[in-house]
Amino acid sequence: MGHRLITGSSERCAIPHGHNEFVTVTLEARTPERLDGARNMVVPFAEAKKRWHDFIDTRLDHAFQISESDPLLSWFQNHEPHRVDRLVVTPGDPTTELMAALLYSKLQAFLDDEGGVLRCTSLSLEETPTNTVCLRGSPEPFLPETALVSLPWWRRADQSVSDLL
Ligand SMILES: Nc1nc2c(c(=O)[nH]1)N=C([C@H](O)[C@H](O)COP(=O)(O)OP(=O)(O)OP(=O)(O)O)CN2
Repeated sequence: MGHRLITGSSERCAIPHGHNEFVTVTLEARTPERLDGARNMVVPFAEAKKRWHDFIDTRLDHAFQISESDPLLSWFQNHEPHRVDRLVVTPGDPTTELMAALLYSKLQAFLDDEGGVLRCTSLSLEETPTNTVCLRGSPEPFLPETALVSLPWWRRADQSVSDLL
C-alpha cells in the first residue's frame, strides 16, 4: 500500500511512501455450540475468509491511503479521476492505529451481514517489522467520530474504501 501522514506528527512520513502491510485477524463463534459429530464445523474456512480476502486483494492491495483533508485528494479528483477509486480515504491521517480500527470495523460489518455467526476478537496490523498495532475486543472505542456521513465506508458491508461520490 501507499500512504502519507500530513498533520506533522511524523514529518518523514509526509512524503508519499509504501509499506508491505500484513493484517491478521482472529474470529470466534458468537454463540459457541458443541460440534454436531458429523459436519463438525462452525463455518467452512473458505466461506469465512472469502469476502475479507476479496476486499484485501482487490480494494486495499496497492491502494493509496489518504486523509480526507489531504490536498492530494482534490489533485486526483481533478487530474486522475479514474484513479480516485484506488484511494482509501480516512478521517485524519491514515496511521496504523486508524487503519487497524477501520479495518476491524469493516470486517465486523461483513461478518454481521453474513448472519453474525462469527465475530472478530482481535485485529493486528503490521506496517513494518518494528511497527504493529493490535486491537482487541471491538473497534468502537478507537474509531474517531465523523460527521460527514451517517454510515461511513468502514461500517458498510460493501467493497467501498471511501465516501466520495
Ligand atoms: N503511532 C504511530 N507512529 C507512526 C506511524 C503510525 O502509523 N503510528 N507511522 C509512521 C510512518 O508510517 C513511518 O513510515 C514508519 O515510521 P518509523 O517507525 O519512524 O520508521 P521505520 O519503519 O523506518 O522505523 P525503523 O524501526 O527505524 O526501521 C511513523 N510513526
